Amino acid sequence: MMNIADLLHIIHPLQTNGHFDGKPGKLVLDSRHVKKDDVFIALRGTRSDGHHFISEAIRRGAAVIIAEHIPDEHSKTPHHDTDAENGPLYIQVADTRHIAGELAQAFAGYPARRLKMTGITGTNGKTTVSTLVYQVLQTLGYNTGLLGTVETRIGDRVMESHLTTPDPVSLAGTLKKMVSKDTAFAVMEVSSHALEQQRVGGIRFDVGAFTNLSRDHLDYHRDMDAYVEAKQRLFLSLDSDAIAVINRDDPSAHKVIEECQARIWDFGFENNKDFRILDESPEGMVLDLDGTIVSTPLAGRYNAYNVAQAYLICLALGCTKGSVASALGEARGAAGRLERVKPEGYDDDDLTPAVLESAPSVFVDYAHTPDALENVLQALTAVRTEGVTLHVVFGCGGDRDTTKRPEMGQIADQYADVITLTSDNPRTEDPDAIIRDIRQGIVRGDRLYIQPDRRKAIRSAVLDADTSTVVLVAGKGHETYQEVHGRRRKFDDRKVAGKAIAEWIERRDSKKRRQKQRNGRNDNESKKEVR
Ligand SMILES: CC(=O)N[C@H]1[C@@H](OP(=O)(O)OP(=O)(O)OC[C@H]2O[C@@H](n3ccc(=O)[nH]c3=O)[C@H](O)[C@@H]2O)O[C@H](CO)[C@@H](O)[C@@H]1O[C@H](C)C(=O)N[C@@H](C)C(=O)N[C@H](CCC(=O)O)C(=O)O
Ligand SMILES: Nc1ncnc2c1ncn2[C@@H]1O[C@H](COP(=O)(O)OP(=O)(O)OP(=O)(O)O)[C@@H](O)[C@H]1O
Ligand SMILES: N[C@H](CCC[C@H](N)C(=O)O)C(=O)O
Ligand SMILES: [Mg+2]
Repeated sequence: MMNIADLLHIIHPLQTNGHFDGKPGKLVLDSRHVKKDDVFIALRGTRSDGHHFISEAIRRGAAVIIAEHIPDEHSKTPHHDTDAENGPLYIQVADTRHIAGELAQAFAGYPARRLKMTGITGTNGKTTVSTLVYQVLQTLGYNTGLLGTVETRIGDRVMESHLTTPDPVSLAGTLKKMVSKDTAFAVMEVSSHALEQQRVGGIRFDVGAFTNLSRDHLDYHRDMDAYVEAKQRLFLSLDSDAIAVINRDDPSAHKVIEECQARIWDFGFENNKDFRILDESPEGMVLDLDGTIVSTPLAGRYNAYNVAQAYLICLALGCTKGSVASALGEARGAAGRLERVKPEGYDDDDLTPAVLESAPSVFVDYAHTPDALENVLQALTAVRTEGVTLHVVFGCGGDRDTTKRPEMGQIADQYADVITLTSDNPRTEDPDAIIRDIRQGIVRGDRLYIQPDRRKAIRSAVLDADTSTVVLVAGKGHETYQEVHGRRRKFDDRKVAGKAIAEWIERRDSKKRRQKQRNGRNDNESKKEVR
């Protein structure tokens, strides 16, 4: 348990005001969650400023306030209604975000020091790589924790995540639970928002990884330079005995590792040097990773990067080449990434190749950036056979980077035979206006459909398909909700598409039955005539 002396030792305050001689409770970032004797830390945010809620925190019983400036009404000492023994104690620091991570770790008993920590950053591929690493480590018998966009895993517990990288206090709490479950490794995604907001402050990563960088989140980061700098922060935080696993084929790689003290393990597939794709098909790829052969069930060139990076991360964590290569052969990666949709009501056992081939192929993927959409469409284009029609159904999220919308339109126009524009999560924006923005990037006039209702858009695309159509439903992947006009409701692309495929099969079968009946009747008629 922390006491005030420990707290002051970590913080190095500019000044303090008031006293609190008791035992501080929890560290809290949101005034609405403060309880008696808690420590409230005021953070400046994007919508509001924690400094405006200091009075509320005190009303709720905060014993210690950590802030960048002490509001006037609190700055003169006597705290009339509270005795001097009983706080609040004001602690002024230069940058509250800077110390929030360190303090959160300290309050939780420094859990990150007791785990081998891996942090993965980059625009695309974080969830895929972290899930692959998690799956390999678990297969090899190591108790592993996972934190990322889709889920948080602690021991046997699996929880849906709210953010890709949680706030420093929640993060420290999760790592503490991992330690209590005898976890050896923690694998986490580190988003650019998290790096900018110092959510991973106070954590010393053993392995840092950079997947790639492309346009996204320019609504939040000032420009691409600021976005790269946010990613760079992870590598600046690494010690000299840490390992940085870097995709050197990405043009931003050199900038990301500028001034990085860690050992650099870089890799790439360009120029077929150390890493090569030996074979690819819709069922997966065979890779040569510097002499080690890895067969992966994941398809698509970009997944060669993800698998190679997961492989190197596991080696950096101390696993052997052969064991990682064999575990990767079984690792299926994250849900909602190039996931083949099963018809509703069918079990895995029912899904014979014959059943799959006699219905349209429908994939759900989380591509919500131009680069991801281009990659996944290229992957599907590369593995399709002659005469196959590629139909993409997608939209763009509202209250997010608007510059990516026409770019995604242009990419769909280039690669897909048929396009249906629909809504992603419009959030508080007008769904039609978002679609108009995407439409700006599309020049074609035909084979373009517009249906803002995502359920209807998916159903029509599937029902219109034939067995030589590949339908890609992009943007929402694993998400189990849709946010329209500020309201969240349950929605799952895989369920909606699965239901539509079952309907497609039912329609085909009932057409066959009718045809059979008609043929039967015709046979009877002709028999009668012959008689
Ligand atoms: C833009 C952004 O990142 N916002 C996140 C951020 O909020 P903020 O710091 O801007 O908070 P704010 O609302 O301005 O409030 C400022 C401070 O006042 C405090 N406050 C506020 C109100 C009150 O009554 N009392 C009070 O004390 C707040 O607790 C906060 O400390 O910190 C909050 C707490 O951790 C997050 O919930 C919130 O995520 C919002 C919901 C969000 O949508 N974030 C997305 C954009 C995000 O972070 N995404 C990335 C992934 C992106 C990707 O790579 O794809 C992620 O890591 O998930
Ligand atoms: N290495 C990669 N390079 C480019 N695109 C990729 C790569 N890996 C995955 N993608 C594409 O990006 C999408 C998102 O992948 P993933 O969820 O692994 O990334 P992420 O970085 O975790 O994304 P987010 O920041 O939204 O959580 C995938 O559905 C796929 O379309
Ligand atoms: N972490 C990303 C996810 C985007 C997913 C997409 N479905 C959307 O809603 O835009 C974000 O919050 O920007
Ligand atoms: Mg992710």
